[in-house]
Amino acid sequence: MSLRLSGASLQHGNGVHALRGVDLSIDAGERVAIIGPSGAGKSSLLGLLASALMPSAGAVEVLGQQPWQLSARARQRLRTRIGLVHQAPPLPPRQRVVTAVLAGKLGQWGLGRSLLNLLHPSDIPGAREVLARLDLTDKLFAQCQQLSGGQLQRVGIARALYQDPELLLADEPVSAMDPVLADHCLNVLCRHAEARGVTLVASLHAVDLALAHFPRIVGVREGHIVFDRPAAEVDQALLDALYANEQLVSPQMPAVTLSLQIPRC
Ligand SMILES: Nc1ncnc2c1ncn2[C@@H]1O[C@H](COP(=O)(O)OP(=O)(O)OP(=O)(O)O)[C@@H](O)[C@H]1O
Repeated sequence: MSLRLSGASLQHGNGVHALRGVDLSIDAGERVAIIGPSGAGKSSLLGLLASALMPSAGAVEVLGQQPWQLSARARQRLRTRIGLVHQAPPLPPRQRVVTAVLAGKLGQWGLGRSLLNLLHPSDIPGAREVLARLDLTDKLFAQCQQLSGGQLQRVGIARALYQDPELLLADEPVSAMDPVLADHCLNVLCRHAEARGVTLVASLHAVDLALAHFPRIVGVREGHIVFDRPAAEVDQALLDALYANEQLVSPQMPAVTLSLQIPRC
């Protein structure tokens, strides 16, 4: 078992209950998409799986360990085995793309090599190879602040691929990309996960991409898992119920009153 949540709840600092009693098991090597409306709790769920957020109730097991039973140091070691892909990668604006990609291995390198890498990128061919998979080699020496949102997302993916983790967690990894690029990048992530037996969990707003790339779909709404099905079994009725929004009222067509002027003869 790669990941397990048992009755996991999460209450944020402001008192908001983002997740309520979630049960979820994901085997090693599975590829799972998390879908659901805005504010449903998808990022919070990924935060629990990443051992970044502590559950307010229930248990979390990640890569065979219970992160919140570990010492801070051991938990940090566990995190180095997890690759995170952010919707907006938190990269220093002036950092070069090559350095940002190679930083994926900082958790695995010693302090000396890490510091040296900041001054002289130690594995330029390695960074070029992962960027080539995402059609971004021309930006190898560009500064992160010179990139578009979609290009930055590709740097974030390249960094996670270079890290070569046992578990990949991606929060809206292709939201800033055009449809063709988004499809390509998800394909790269999924092929990487498949080839290496890596567990991949991604949250996605684009339901078509989720269904096309992921064998298992988890629907989240108001902090609960409302369905957990093979992609082939996710139908329109399930999606309509998942995304139903009672707060948004469709604009009513104005009633047309016809006044006929019939000439008198
Ligand atoms: N750091 C935080 N502090 C306080 N409340 C938060 C925090 N992060 C999220 N929330 C709240 O928790 C709930 C779930 O948020 P979350 O970001 O997990 O949803 P989401 O499904 O990822 O949404 P989206 O699709 O819009 O990114 C929301 O009500 C949100 O306002």
